[in-house]
This record gives sequence, C-alpha cells and structure tokens, in this order.
Amino acid sequence: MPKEKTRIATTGLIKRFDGKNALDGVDLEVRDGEILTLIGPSGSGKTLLLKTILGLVTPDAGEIEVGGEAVLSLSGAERDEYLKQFGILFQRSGLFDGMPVWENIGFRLLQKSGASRKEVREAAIEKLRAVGLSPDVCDLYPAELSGGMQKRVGIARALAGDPSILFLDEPTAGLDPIMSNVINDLILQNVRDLGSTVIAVTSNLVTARRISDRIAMLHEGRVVWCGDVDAVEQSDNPYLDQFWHKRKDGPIQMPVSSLTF
Ligand SMILES: Nc1ncnc2c1ncn2[C@@H]1O[C@H](COP(=O)(O)OP(=O)(O)OP(=O)(O)O)[C@@H](O)[C@H]1O
Repeated sequence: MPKEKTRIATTGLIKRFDGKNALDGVDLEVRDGEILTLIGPSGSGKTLLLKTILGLVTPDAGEIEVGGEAVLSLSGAERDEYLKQFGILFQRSGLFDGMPVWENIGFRLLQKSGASRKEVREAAIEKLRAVGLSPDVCDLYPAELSGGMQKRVGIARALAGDPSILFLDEPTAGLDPIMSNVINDLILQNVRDLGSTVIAVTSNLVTARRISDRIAMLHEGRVVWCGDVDAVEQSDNPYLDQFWHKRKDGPIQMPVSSLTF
C-alpha cells in the first residue's frame, strides 16, 4: 500500500513559558485529507500547538513542516501566503460582534482585492447553506444568534475560501448533545466535500469519536498516544485509558485548585 502523504509535521517542538515547557518536544504527523483530533487535559498544550503551527506563537526549539516545506523561517509576505491555506474555527467561535454574519464569514474574502461586496455576500450565503443556515441569517449580528448558530457561522467562516487545512478548536464546546451531533455531522460532510486536512481540538469525547480518523493525546506538552480512532478502546496506554474513560485515578493528576465543587 502506498504510504499516506504527510501534510503537517512537527518535530521536537518546544515552547517554554516561565521556565516550564508548555510544549515539551511535540512530534506529530498529520496525513493529507485526514481528521486528526487532539485530546488531553486542560493546559496540556492543544491550543498552543495550533497557534504554534499558525505562527502566532514562536517555539523555542523544533521544526514545523507543512506540505513538505519548513515554515518557521517564513518572511512576512511568505507567511501571509502560507496562512491562506488555513481555515480556522476559534474557541468560542471568535466572531466579530460589530459585523453582520455575512461580513464575518466573508472577512478574509473582503480583504482580497478583486472581490466585490456583492460577490462576497453571495459566497457567504453559499457557506451558510453548507452549514444548514438560511440566507435570512446573513444580516443578523452574532449577539442575535444562539450558541449553536454561532458555531455554525464560525464553521462557515472557517470554510470560506475552501481552505485545504482546517483547524477547529472546540467545535462543540457549550452545545447540547443534539446540537453537538448536528455540528459533528456538518464538519464531516463539509470536510469530505472539500477534502481538507483537519486538526480538531475537543474536550468532547463523543465529538472526538465521531469525527476523527486518528486521535493524538497530549499530556503536559507531549504526545503520549497517537493512533486510529478505532484503536482507542483497545489501547492499554494508561493516560489514554484514564482520560477516555474519565477515571479519577491514573497517571494524570488534576491540580486540586482547578477542581470546582
Ligand atoms: N501566552 C501564554 N503565556 C503564558 N502561558 C501560556 C500562554 N499560552 C499558553 N500558555 C500555557 O501553556 C499551557 C498550554 O495551554 P493551552 O491553551 O494549549 O492548553 P489546552 O490544552 O488547549 O487547554 P484547554 O483545554 O483548557 O483549552 C498552559 O499551561 C497555558 O497556561
């Protein structure tokens, strides 16, 4: 069988804050066209890893290759070009309060020269349809939308411009189980249609199970397990076992101060 192509690779990625390694030698390979989901306890480095790949955070050591090219040394203009291949759903959807839905979705397209506002609006309506929302939503403001609709608009914005790589940070956080499943299916359908490569971050293990081809678990800034989603249940990795089955006891120690009663 031909070896699957690697789309994103990090090697020995280290990021220190206040003398502590928040990323502690992350080696990760994301294959072309797959959905890889990062799971792990709060503070394990999931969002930080996405930010580092995007160049929003500069690592202290390590390499990042995307499409076979080293990206850490890119200059300003090269970086702008590099970022065009990404669609990003931020935690809490990250919508701009002062912009109607269609401008939120078309934000990047509006900045591109050549596209008229009418064209961008049409493109935004098409993406609204792709996430199951009617064109009527176009002129509403984010505050007028439910949490589930905000997530859909966030996904529509991530999909605008048909990116070949999608980063989805907590796509179902704060949603009820039914809306979470609607969003899971929307993600799967759109990703399959586009053929994008996806890194998702989620604390929702139902979402992880539903959307992922592979799962990588982070703990204290390291990948402690990575494998096919179907292999999770059979794994005897103590970190994965504790996290996946939500066990209180195991190698993952939760700081008492972070527990709420
Ligand atoms: N800009 C920053 N300055 C200082 N520390 C940071 C910064 N960004 C991240 N960290 C630290 O890096 C660690 C990893 O953070 P990160 O946001 O990646 O966690 P996470 O796994 O996404 O957690 P959560 O599931 O709670 O969102 C944390 O200890 C965090 O406090």
